Amino acid sequence: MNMDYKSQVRKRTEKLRSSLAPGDRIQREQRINEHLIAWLQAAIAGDGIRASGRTALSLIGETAQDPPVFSGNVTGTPPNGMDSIRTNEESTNLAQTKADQSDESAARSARQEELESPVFLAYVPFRSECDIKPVIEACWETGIRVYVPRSIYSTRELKFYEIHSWSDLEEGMHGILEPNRGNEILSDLLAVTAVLVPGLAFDRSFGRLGYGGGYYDRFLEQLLIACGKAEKKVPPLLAAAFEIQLADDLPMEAHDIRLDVIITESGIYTRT
Ligand SMILES: Nc1nc2c(c(=O)[nH]1)N(C=O)[C@@H](CNc1ccc(C(=O)N[C@@H](CCC(=O)O)C(=O)O)cc1)CN2
Ligand SMILES: Nc1ncnc2c1ncn2[C@@H]1O[C@H](COP(=O)(O)OP(=O)(O)OP(=O)(O)O)[C@@H](O)[C@H]1O
Repeated sequence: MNMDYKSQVRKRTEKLRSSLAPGDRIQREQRINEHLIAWLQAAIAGDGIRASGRTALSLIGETAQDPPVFSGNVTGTPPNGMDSIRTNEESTNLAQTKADQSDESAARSARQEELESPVFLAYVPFRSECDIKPVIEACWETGIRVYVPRSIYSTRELKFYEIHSWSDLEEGMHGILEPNRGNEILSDLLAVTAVLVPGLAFDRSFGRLGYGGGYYDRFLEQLLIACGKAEKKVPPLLAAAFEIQLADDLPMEAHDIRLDVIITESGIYTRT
């Protein structure tokens, strides 16, 4: 259905996107990244993570005047031990026990922190996509866990794995950098805080056109089903794109899932 039209739009957008002059592209990317980081910061710091309603494309406008900063985790210093008179042996044992306990409780709170850390599903940009790597780095710096996809060609499915640095990647399908399989796999869809969805073109009703594998459509359907079953809110679905990727109207099919937020160099569009 509409395959010719879809592939025409794909080609046209890819061409348009790759013809941005390098200096101009860098400036636009910087603004997109600032907007995206500001959005994440606001959504994750407050309880602003909620799916938006629907209707027309509304431009919220400029955000992030200053370089955005995530609020880091604050860890308190343990209280000082109580003084009393003890034998050397006792103090050594006590010191050891304390050290064990604090190792243990540090490990426990690290695990707890990890469990409670926001989970951001992103992707590694390829071809002429907006370079969102600085957003991933900002996440690493502020305790937001980042997962990126591996494509399973035979079933056109995505599997997400956590990455901690750029060295966690290897060249995969279509020349896209993919996470190592040894890394932590995303096993709980309910743990997802927000999803950044790649795409070639987006429209006024937050429809999206991808590269045509149906990978994200399938994955998002699974996510929606999992949230539905658990009666949990669906995490916000975001896109980061250049203004030139916005179209009036794209052909949508039943399996196409609409986004909640589209972030461009001009601002943040939220479905209301
Ligand atoms: N950065 C990024 N990662 C991503 C995606 C993406 O859009 N962007 N994907 C989003 O789904 C998945 C990869 N999907 C892709 C699907 C098709 C083609 C591709 O090259 N298709 C051919 C035509 C189809 C064919 O002949 O098989 C082409 O465009 O020439 C590339 C990636 C997973 N990872
Ligand atoms: N949820 C789904 N279940 C089964 N098949 C699907 C699903 N979503 C999409 N498909 C199929 O995948 C193919 C590609 O779909 P489409 O053109 O919408 O991909 P896309 O959104 O551009 O790509 P991508 O999601 O990989 O970025 C179509 O043949 C479509 O029927």
